[in-house]
Amino acid sequence: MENTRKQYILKTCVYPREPNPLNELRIATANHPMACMGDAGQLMAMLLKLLNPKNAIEIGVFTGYSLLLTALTIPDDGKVVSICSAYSRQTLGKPREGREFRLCFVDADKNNYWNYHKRLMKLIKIGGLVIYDNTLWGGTVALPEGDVAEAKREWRQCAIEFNKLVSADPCIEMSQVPLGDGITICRFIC
Ligand SMILES: C[S@@+](CC[C@H](N)C(=O)[O-])C[C@H]1O[C@@H](n2cnc3c(N)ncnc32)[C@H](O)[C@@H]1O
Repeated sequence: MENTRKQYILKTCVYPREPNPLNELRIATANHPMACMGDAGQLMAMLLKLLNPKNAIEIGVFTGYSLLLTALTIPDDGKVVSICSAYSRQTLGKPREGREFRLCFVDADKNNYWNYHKRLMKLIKIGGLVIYDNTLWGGTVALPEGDVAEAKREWRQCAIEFNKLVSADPCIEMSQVPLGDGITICRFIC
């Protein structure tokens, strides 16, 4: 039922409105298990339009779908800093000139989401958003561990711990949305 509903949304409202470059990229990478956002991407594009950020960050690039979506959506003179793999901790750990970004999309190593969150607190402007992908981890966060395939347990546990910590963070407003693999939208208020 859930998958049928998701396919209905994708076919009716998401894919017909997808910009051509994103459509081509999604089709070219469709068979990869880490590929693309679809319905969550459409929501992210709308949030980007509302926020109109001059500076955005993305952690975890892979096919570049979400990066391309961000680049196509922010103002023409906007800038996206993308960070992939081994460089992320060094780059985010370097002192920067304060809270210069209005949006970050995090879709990288799930065991570091809370570390990213703490560092992003120093980089994202008050009122800015951080969107974390995969926070439902295929719905497994809501299942007893025994019902979850061995291969999914470690990052399920990371998602569960991150969800608890972020939910208790008084510096953000948040909404966890069951689109895609679950996205958590955080708005920094302090
Ligand atoms: C799920 S994919 C990202 C998908 C991407 N958002 C897209 O639209 O195609 C996860 C990516 O995170 C990267 N990654 C893994 N560990 C990372 C780290 N420590 N820092 C930054 N990127 C990392 C992986 O190399 C991979 O490219």
